[in-house]
Amino acid sequence: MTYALEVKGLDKSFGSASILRRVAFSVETGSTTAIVGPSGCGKTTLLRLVAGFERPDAGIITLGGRVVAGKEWIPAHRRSVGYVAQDGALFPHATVAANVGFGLPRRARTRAKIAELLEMVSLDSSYASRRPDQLSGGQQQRVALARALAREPELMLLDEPFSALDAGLRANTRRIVADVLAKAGITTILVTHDQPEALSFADRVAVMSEGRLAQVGTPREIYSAPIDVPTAEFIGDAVVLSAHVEGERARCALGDVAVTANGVQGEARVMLRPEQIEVTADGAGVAGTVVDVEYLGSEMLLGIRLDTADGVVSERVTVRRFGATALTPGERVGIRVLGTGVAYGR
Ligand SMILES: Nc1ncnc2c1ncn2[C@@H]1O[C@H](COP(=O)(O)OP(=O)(O)OP(=O)(O)O)[C@@H](O)[C@H]1O
Repeated sequence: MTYALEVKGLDKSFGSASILRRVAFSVETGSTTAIVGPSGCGKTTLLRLVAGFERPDAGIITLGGRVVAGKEWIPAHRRSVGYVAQDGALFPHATVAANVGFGLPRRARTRAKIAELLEMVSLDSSYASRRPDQLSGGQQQRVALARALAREPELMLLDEPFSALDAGLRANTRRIVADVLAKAGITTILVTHDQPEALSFADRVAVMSEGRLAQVGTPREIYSAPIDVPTAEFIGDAVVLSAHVEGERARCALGDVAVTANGVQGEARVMLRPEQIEVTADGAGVAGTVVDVEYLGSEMLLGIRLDTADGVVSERVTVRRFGATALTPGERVGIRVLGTGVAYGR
């Protein structure tokens, strides 16, 4: 297995504040990894250590088999790493051509090369003479990417590059960027606090929490088998119920539910995603009352208070419902569980 990046035992503090603690992970060559976590958990710090803008207090960073931090220290300009920041950080008074050309050796700064780089990020070469403030936010981010691509990096680091863009532009720019990087075969790490963005952009997702990596896995693993309840709740909507687990079954307010127990038995909690809970057409299943309805256009989020069954506490669950007829608070419904939940200790 060849790794574009290997990080081991990485520690970083600023003053007395410990920001990263024993961070370790590997990134396969040619892959796309998203690092996701709440604001302030240390994502940007990790990226800046990999880029070489900061030195770690302890630990080893290896890029393409070469140690760049540890026994050796290789500064940012001698690492084959591209970096695109949240605001693009373009030079405001320079033209697009000058901004992109900054990433090229002087003799390679030809009009043809700049046009080729702009074309890679789906920008017409006629933009070359504009200044950044004459471009939209999405276009500015694509120029920043072109500038980073000019250096032909082995590893591209994207630090929330889409977060300043509005929803439509954001999805479109994300698709263009993902496409460019995949075509160029560049190993990419994206930092984001947007969970759907992490799940859709990357083939591996690393969830960060308070300076540690809580879990690294495929988007599907992270969503359907999160390591603990906080990770489950961070990465998507989660319904978490008290349960009693025996074998691979959990008895909870939603009845007898199949679970992945992971060795958890007895008093426990069970986690389901809202789309695993279905309102039945004929009222069959566990009975409950709709308590609130959040209308979101193509879907509705229903809050349902379940009837109390013997020995089971009454609980409220959130159910996602697509394009079906509206339900209103007070209506009685039957609900059932689809698929398998995940059990966690108390
Ligand atoms: N140069 C610095 N000096 C002192 N503290 C810093 C420095 N850089 C970052 N920090 C602190 O480290 C913590 C982690 O910051 P970091 O930017 O890595 O988080 P993040 O997960 O990227 O957050 P966000 O999603 O909000 O960008 C924050 O509390 C921040 O204030």
